[in-house]
Amino acid sequence: MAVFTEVPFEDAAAFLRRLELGELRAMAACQGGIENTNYFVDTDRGEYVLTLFERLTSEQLPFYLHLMQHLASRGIPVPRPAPDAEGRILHHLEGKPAAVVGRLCGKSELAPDARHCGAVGEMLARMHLAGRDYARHQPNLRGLPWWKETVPVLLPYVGKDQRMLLLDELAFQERIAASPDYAALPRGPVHADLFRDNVMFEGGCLSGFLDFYFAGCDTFLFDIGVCLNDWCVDLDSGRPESVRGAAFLAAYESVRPLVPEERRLLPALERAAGLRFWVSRLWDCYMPREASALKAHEPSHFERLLRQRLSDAAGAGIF
Ligand SMILES: Nc1ncnc2c1ncn2[C@@H]1O[C@H](COP(=O)(O)OP(=O)(O)O)[C@@H](O)[C@H]1O
Ligand SMILES: N[C@@H](CCOP(=O)(O)O)C(=O)O
Repeated sequence: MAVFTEVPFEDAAAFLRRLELGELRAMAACQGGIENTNYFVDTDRGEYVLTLFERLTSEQLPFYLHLMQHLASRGIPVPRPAPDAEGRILHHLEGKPAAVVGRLCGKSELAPDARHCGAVGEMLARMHLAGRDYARHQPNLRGLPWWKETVPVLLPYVGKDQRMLLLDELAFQERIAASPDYAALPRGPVHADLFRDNVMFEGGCLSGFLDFYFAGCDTFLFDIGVCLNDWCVDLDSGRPESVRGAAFLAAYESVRPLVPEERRLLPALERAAGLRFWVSRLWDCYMPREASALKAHEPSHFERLLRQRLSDAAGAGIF
């Protein structure tokens, strides 16, 4: 679990009362998560998640919270933020920006099969379509500009082979981002972190997407790359699992078929998604923050995955 900011029971109780969510009965730190302070809070009115935002600012947060509200109102199963009497959904607690959202039922599926991957693909496409008329705009804050800023900070900490891979891949992604195919990619609000631990299943059915705090406006193909890299690979080797990958893509395309530019750039955007999480994991590893109990994610997994994607591309004669 990650608790960066301890919230006393009485403070949480008063806060929930102010939001008219009832009397606090129980409160427990959420397991998992590395970005924010999260507590499960149960009241006599329902079950909620209280989040204190540790990195994101009050200027950035309305984009995520209103996106969740927008998607929930269009039938996408995402946590709905609780408003105060004036309708505000961004609050403050213990000096930090805070929100309370509904608790989704179910649990994450950490060993997914093709059916789980199909369910995620289909719902991801529905979410992309539902987000198209979302009026707010914020870039993916973990996109190319962040990689360009962060890679040089990491170079002194890593070995020679890793330095070369980081720099080569960054240069490759800059060329891709400047290409006409990239300019033609469909885009809109994307989740950008839809890993196995951010999707809930109940009774074998998908019950929700959570953790929208890396969302941003980007190409839909980047979101697809993030999912393929996590849901449809063998986590030990980083090797793609073709049955799961095909199930994910077929289900996605049953809702929103890919355009030709997306088909051409899929391998490049899988690499982009691999680079993004390799960089952020290295960054978390070498520039850690205080937390009462923090489980850092393993960076070498994404180095392995990226090398695997490169050797697949070389074998297939692409890029
Ligand atoms: N709305 C929610 N409903 C149910 N479980 C949740 C909800 N929000 C968070 N969780 C649980 O807490 C864990 C950590 O939350 P997460 O948002 O991933 O944290 P972080 O933003 O710090 O990475 C999730 O994996 C999930 O098990
Ligand atoms: N999914 C990312 C890190 C973000 O953590 P999350 O718990 O919010 O998904 C990774 O695996 O590196």
